[in-house]
Amino acid sequence: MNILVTGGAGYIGSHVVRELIGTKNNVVVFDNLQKGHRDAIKGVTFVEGDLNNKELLDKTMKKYDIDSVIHLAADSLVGESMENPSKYYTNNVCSGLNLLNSMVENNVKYIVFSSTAAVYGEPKSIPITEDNETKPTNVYGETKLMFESILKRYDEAYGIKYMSLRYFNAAGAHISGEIGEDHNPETHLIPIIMQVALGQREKIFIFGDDYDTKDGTCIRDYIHVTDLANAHILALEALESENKSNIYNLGNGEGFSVREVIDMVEKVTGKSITREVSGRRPGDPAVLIASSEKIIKELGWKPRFDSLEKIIETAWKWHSNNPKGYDE
Ligand SMILES: NC(=O)c1ccc[n+]([C@@H]2O[C@H](COP(=O)([O-])OP(=O)(O)OC[C@H]3O[C@@H](n4cnc5c(N)ncnc54)[C@H](O)[C@@H]3O)[C@@H](O)[C@H]2O)c1
Ligand SMILES: O=c1ccn([C@@H]2O[C@H](COP(=O)(O)OP(=O)(O)O[C@H]3O[C@H](CO)[C@@H](O)[C@H](O)[C@H]3O)[C@@H](O)[C@H]2O)c(=O)[nH]1
Repeated sequence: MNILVTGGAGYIGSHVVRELIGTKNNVVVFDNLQKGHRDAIKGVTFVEGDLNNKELLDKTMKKYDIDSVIHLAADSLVGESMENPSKYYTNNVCSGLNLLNSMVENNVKYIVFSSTAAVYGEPKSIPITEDNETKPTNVYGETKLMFESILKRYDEAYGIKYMSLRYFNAAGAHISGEIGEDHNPETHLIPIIMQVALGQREKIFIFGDDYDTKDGTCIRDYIHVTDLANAHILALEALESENKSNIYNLGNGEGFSVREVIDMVEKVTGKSITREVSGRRPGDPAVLIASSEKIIKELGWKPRFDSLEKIIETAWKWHSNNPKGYDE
């Protein structure tokens, strides 16, 4: 199979590409490098381009005779989406539509889509199953839910089969320490705490300690990026063998508060982490914990990094070996 990976030079995408390289598939990465890194996908066929460039998308589909797409390219920051919704509707919905239209026109039948726990909003019950109500509390989650609706209609009308993977919080780095998370500016919790551990930041701000949780800080379900990547391969295989669309959650099924994550980084790194409570970040739900039973049962997905400690150990290996990230 010839697989196009949009956003393949980004954090999760580069880990997906790493896992795909070990399969019999040919991989082509399509990325505009707004956040991605060429060094994260060394030796991989690469097209530098933006999803808003339909002509280039069409050309790429034809040139590489693409059979399936893994679509990770998006803007994905909860806070930013509340301040600049236009950026999110434009990139995550309009530019994404170019990709789907190019698939239709070039007879590409399968897509694995990076959706998110943010489609649920404040969940009605925990752990969250796929049939939980979807009522996003932020623009980012709303754009992902809109794209899921579009996928459903494109399946009905054009026969494009999709797997929508609703990731919870991706974390950690490849076990080799060769690729990892590198965003500039960094906004994600674990890499920011790592920057404090490395002496690059003075302290971590805790966004709110007045939530209705055990210690007042937000609770999230952290899933290792390689476990996440492997789920894409299972999803692709299922699409090809069963020709049926589906939606799956991906998390570890355990929630950790912001304070617990900071404490775990202290334990793993042996460094003391200065923290200060600041105000809530708009759009943040209090608790997000996944039930991943459906993908475990139906696709045989098995997470290897099933504890926060193991996940943070891999993150520390990457950040301590690459304190400046890819340093491009
Ligand atoms: N990180 C998480 O915890 C998390 C959780 C749930 C869902 N997701 C989703 O997973 C996907 C990947 O997330 P990530 O954390 O790796 O983000 P990332 O920013 O590291 O990767 C996204 C990649 O897409 C590229 N890109 C963005 N817009 C593009 C465009 N218009 N054309 C071409 N390339 C473009 C960027 O350059 C980047 O390389 C996103 O769709 C995100 O919404 C992430
Ligand atoms: O400096 C910081 C950064 C974050 N947080 C908190 O830490 C938690 C995790 O935040 P972050 O790492 O920014 O991730 P989320 O906002 O939970 O979003 C991630 O996880 C979502 C799925 O749950 C994905 O959809 C998003 O793309 C991805 O960025 C949240 O409660 C934040 O409020 C802080 O307290 N201080």
